[in-house]
Amino acid sequence: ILLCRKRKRELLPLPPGPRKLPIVGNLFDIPIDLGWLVYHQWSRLFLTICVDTDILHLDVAGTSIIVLDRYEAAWELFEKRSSIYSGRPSMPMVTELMGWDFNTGFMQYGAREHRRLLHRAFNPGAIPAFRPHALKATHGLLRRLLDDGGEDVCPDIRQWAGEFSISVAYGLDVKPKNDPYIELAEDGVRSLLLAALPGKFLVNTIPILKYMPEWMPGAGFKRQAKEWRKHARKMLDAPYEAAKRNLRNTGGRASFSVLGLEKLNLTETMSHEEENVQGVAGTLYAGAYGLTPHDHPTLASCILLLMDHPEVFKRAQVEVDSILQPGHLPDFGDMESLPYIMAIIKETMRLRVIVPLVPHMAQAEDEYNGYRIPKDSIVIANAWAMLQDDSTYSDPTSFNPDRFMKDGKLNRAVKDPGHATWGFGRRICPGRYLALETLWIGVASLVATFNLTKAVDKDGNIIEPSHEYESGLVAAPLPFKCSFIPRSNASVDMIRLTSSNNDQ
Ligand code: HEM
Repeated sequence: ILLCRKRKRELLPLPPGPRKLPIVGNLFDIPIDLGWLVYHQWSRLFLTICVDTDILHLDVAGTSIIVLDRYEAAWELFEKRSSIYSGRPSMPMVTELMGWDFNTGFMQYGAREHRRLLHRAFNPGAIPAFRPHALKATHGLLRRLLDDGGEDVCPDIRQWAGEFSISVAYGLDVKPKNDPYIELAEDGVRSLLLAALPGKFLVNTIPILKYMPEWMPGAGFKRQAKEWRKHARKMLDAPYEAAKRNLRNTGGRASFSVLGLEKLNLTETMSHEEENVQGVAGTLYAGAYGLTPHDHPTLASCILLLMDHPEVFKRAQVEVDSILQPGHLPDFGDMESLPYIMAIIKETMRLRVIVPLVPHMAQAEDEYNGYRIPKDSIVIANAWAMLQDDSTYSDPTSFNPDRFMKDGKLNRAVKDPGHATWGFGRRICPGRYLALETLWIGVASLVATFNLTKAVDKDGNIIEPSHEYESGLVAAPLPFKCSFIPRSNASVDMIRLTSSNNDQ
């Protein structure tokens, strides 16, 4: 009976998709830029031709790719059938050749031990332990903006994100400028993002190429991977060794590594448990998609949107002023009373989703709505399309934080963009509670202390931001200029005071 069922499933048609060439299939159709837009347009096209489907099929030189355009399909496959759809597409260039197999995000669903460690550290009950790290990094950001006016805001945000990740992962401090740990992470993540770019390295599509000897013509990717592997190794070892030293010498500051290592019996050779702690810390350090060469994308996008919508920024200031006592900066205790700030973050994450395409892998043959999903297919949820769906969000292309508000509170009846921004099923982002809190304190503190406008050049002309985004694994805005001017002398004093508070 099982065999008959299997045969029957294998006889089912594949989902519709663009016409395939012999052998290479859709290799030349795969979009390098703005893939989410192209996939969405294809899905709509096929939806008009084959009214009964919301999924697409592509074939890239023998690798089957399924794209899910609507949340219902993602829910059915990634959530309800998560035992099949929790794998990750294999990227031999990244994991095997460059040594990124320590990273939770690239592991097959054997990442269970990593997920357990992550859940223990970052569940809603545990994250208050990391609030001092977020406050310290945010106050550092305010001081930098005070000093440089925010004209080049992107490096400032990068520092904020880097400082926070390193502090959470290892309890280490970083230098205000040219910090070696941040530079290490940048080198590592820059090569990673290039290597993982769909279509960039053929070995990710045709894994057997990984066995090519290095000296062979066309094996330049192997020499490149060997070079990039050194970045990954340094990134993994240098801060971890420093955190371990601190733990031995002084007990170390509360951090993921310290919490993990305290429970272990440390020996000369690294145990499997310790390798897991080091791997997860390395994953956090790489910023779990956050620390990109173009800064922490959600905060950068938020500033860009607020600059274009001064009325939203003003309204946020009115809310903050109505709650905060004079002479006080926002603290986590104010989060409940400042829902509009959270609405701004939710709307930013909806409109400028930073992981627009979320790839999982089908670990068994399956069927969906009468179509066959072959084993080992890369199944991509188009989160961008789900967050732009006008049956869920009216006027979806406009920036309107008010859509999440009702009677001065967050409106729980509106679908939270978190249904797609954090991914799906068993692979859902384990850092989502921490990320949301950290973004909240970042935005609330900026709004409370600064006015934000577009930058002007030396002739007084407004510098319009390009609004261009880099499109890789992460959609991050390209660097832009703006102007942060302190709201008052009292704001300046409060910001300066944070320095001495943090030093205590
Ligand atoms: C605005 C900030 C963030 C966004 C939008 C975001 C989004 C995502 C998304 C879409 C995924 C893939 C989920 C899937 O495959 O279904 C993911 C995975 C992951 N995220 Fe985040 N994330 C953010 C911040 C963080 C932070 C702060 C941490 C760490 C504390 C973190 C840790 C991770 C890890 C470890 C994974 C891999 C999980 C796995 O593969 O099992 N993320 N994140």
